[in-house]
Amino acid sequence: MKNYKVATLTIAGSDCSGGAGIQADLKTFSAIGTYGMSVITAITAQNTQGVFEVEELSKNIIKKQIEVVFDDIEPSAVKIGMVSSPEIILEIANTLKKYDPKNLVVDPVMMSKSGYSLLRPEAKENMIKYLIPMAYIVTPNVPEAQEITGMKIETLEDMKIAGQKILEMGPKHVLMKGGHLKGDAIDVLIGKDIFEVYESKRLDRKNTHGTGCTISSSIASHLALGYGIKESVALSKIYITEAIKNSFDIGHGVGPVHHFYKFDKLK
Ligand SMILES: Nc1ncnc2c1ncn2[C@@H]1O[C@H](COP(=O)(O)OP(=O)(O)O)[C@@H](O)[C@H]1O
Ligand SMILES: Cc1ncc(COP(=O)(O)O)c(N)n1
Repeated sequence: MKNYKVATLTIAGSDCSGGAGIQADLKTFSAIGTYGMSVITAITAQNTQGVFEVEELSKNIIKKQIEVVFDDIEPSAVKIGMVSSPEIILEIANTLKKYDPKNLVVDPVMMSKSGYSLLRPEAKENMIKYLIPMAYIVTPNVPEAQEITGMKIETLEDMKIAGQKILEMGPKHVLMKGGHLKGDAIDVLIGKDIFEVYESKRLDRKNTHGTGCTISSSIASHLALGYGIKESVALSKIYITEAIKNSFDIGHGVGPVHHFYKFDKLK
């Protein structure tokens, strides 16, 4: 059900190697079939091997980008990724509030796969105070959920408890992603009267650069296209699984997932 007239917006950092951040988000929006727009919060110098440098953009240019997008093209879903500093988070929250954005997906990005911190430690508080409560859905991985809740997460049961704790912080839904735990790749969706488990076999692939960015952008695209929350997550779980299965063995480190694998199949 592609509809390139349905607009989606990502507010995130740039990854010059194209596997994560803004670049992954725009590829995903296009692959799922929505019209993608981007507000850049920071520029990272990174590749498959690591993050080497980060420059945050000013609060003013971030605010202005959001305003000119919303004043002209109202997005049907907004995804937030890397937001790095307390000031940037506050500016984004205050600016978005004016527009009451539909289908806000907050991916609380904290660390790159290579172990580089993309969120300053002092910014965690504002993420919890301002961004998480505004979200239609929050999509933490296990280390992020541990940081947000302060609890250790080792089992599926822990994921459920942590998910419930995050739900109590105010978002409408929480998708706890279990890719960092041992065993199969199990994600849990929690909401008021919603409890769904999405399970897939763990794929033995090293190239998982951008998985978090990709699944959250896929959820945003599906919500924008009018799918319900359970279906949006179910379809996105299939999408990310196939994107990992068909990931690219390029670069010398953790390579990117294949956002357009579906198009290969059409050839
Ligand atoms: N090796 C894997 N095989 C299959 N699915 C995976 C694998 N690693 C991660 N996933 C899935 O990819 C998505 C993102 O996972 P996760 O690694 O938990 O988050 P992040 O990319 O934010 O660190 C989730 O749906 C997770 O279940
Ligand atoms: C700019 C930017 N944003 C986010 C990530 C996280 O990527 P991943 O999806 O691999 O956790 C990243 N590496 N770079």
